[in-house]
Amino acid sequence: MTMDHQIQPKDSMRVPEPTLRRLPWYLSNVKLLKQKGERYVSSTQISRETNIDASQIAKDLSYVDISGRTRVGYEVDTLITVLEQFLGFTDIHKAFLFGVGSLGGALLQDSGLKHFGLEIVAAFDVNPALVGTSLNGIPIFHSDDFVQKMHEYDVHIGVLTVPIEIAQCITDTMISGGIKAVWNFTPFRIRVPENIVVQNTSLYAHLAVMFNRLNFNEFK
Ligand SMILES: NC(=O)c1ccc[n+]([C@@H]2O[C@H](COP(=O)([O-])OP(=O)(O)OC[C@H]3O[C@@H](n4cnc5c(N)ncnc54)[C@H](O)[C@@H]3O)[C@@H](O)[C@H]2O)c1
Repeated sequence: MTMDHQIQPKDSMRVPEPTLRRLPWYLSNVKLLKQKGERYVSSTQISRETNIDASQIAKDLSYVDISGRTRVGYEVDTLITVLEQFLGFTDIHKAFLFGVGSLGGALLQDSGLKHFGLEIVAAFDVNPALVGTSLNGIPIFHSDDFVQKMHEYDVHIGVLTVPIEIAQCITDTMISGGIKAVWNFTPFRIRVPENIVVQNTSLYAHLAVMFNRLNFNEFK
């Protein structure tokens, strides 16, 4: 079996989003088990670490073309390699970031993104104090230079961390310049053509869940 074959989704199935969200959890936990010296890992073991049902884990892993041995489980090194390739974490996806404020600046300084396959190669802002400088080695250009920079860099992803009022306008600019996927951190529900991928991400949505559960536990 070639490596290329291993990373193909079985039968070209479209992988459900919840599965795609859980697979990185399994990956992190399998890496942890490797650090502890494990050579094989079963769905039951991953289940213990992640608190996710073992049958759900087996089902999720069935989208990834890897087979385990009865009773022994999956070979840890192979599972890590196959999961990383399947999730696209081994390829580097280059991105531009718009809006180097408190959130955008933090993302530019996050070395973790690269481990998950995302490399922000340049950023754009309109603040004269930022334009022409760099952060964590990443150059910051004026937003007006975006189209020109699209010709210089091979980029398909745009990270959106601008004020909410201009979220749509910047999105339109990005798409007309050739961006194919937008990682949207603004709370604005941006509208895009059908062929453009949008991923909305909010730290605050998770906070609300935590507060709600905390209150629930306090009054139990
Ligand atoms: N998803 C989340 O969890 C989360 C967390 C924090 C903030 N946010 C959102 O992210 C966005 C940024 O928040 P922040 O706190 O970093 O704001 P901020 O005010 O610190 O930063 C915004 C930056 O955008 C720049 N900007 C303004 N016009 C621009 C343009 N035309 N082109 C490029 N850059 C431009 C500003 O100069 C500034 O540097 C907001 O929409 C906010 O609601 C989301």
